[in-house]
Amino acid sequence: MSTPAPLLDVRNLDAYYGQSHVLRGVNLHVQPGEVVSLIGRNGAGKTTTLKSVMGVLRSRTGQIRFAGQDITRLPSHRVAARGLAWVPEERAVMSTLTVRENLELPPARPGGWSLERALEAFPVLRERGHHPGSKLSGGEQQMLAMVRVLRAGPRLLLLDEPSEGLAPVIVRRIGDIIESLRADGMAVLLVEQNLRFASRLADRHYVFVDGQVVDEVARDEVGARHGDLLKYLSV
Ligand SMILES: Nc1ncnc2c1ncn2[C@@H]1O[C@H](COP(=O)(O)OP(=O)(O)OP(=O)(O)O)[C@@H](O)[C@H]1O
Repeated sequence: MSTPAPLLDVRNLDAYYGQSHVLRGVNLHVQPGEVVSLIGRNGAGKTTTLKSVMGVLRSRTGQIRFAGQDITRLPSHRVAARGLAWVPEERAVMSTLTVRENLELPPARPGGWSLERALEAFPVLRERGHHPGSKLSGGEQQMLAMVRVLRAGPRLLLLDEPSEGLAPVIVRRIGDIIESLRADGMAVLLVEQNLRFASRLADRHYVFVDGQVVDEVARDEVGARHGDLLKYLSV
């Protein structure tokens, strides 16, 4: 059986902040329905990769293809319209708006989550409906930020450190949500420093060191390569 064409295909990606050359020749791909993680130490270039894919960082060279189309030169709103969604590390919840207003603000697109589906999947958001975004816990903010972008019906979800700063029980809940999205056929590209969380979820891991992908580890190799992975992440 032949491998299906990648949903996301990143080739020879270099990225810059002004004069600073941050990504060097990054190659990676995500298959339809696959969960892939980017792991590595602080500053290794993982967030920059997500920003480059999303078209938020435009100072870059190489090629980014999504569902067979070249999206390298598209501005971020047109990248989003093709079916990519990004939840940044800071979670981008509108702090002065209520949970309900945060959910209603992005209109649901065809194939996206309705308000009802969102509130059914995340009962805590229904309970907190009238609370301002600023009063939510970190886990509630992460759930709200994820649901906001799911309203647009993305085919690929880019998540930047979704487990960061959350209690273990909430981290497990976020993991369950990602698994249910995968079961629905969504692909996920995940930046993580929490190896236990990433290895529970991801089908493959790309290891970043100094702006380059230096290793790729499949789910069934994680056990045997655990020591290497810890070394890549240790400071
Ligand atoms: N806005 C910016 N301007 C200049 N340099 C930046 C900017 N954002 C990130 N960098 C630098 O780019 C490099 C890669 O950063 P990036 O945020 O992609 O790393 P990361 O692997 O996601 O780590 P982290 O977990 O710390 O976010 C780092 O050296 C960082 O200092």
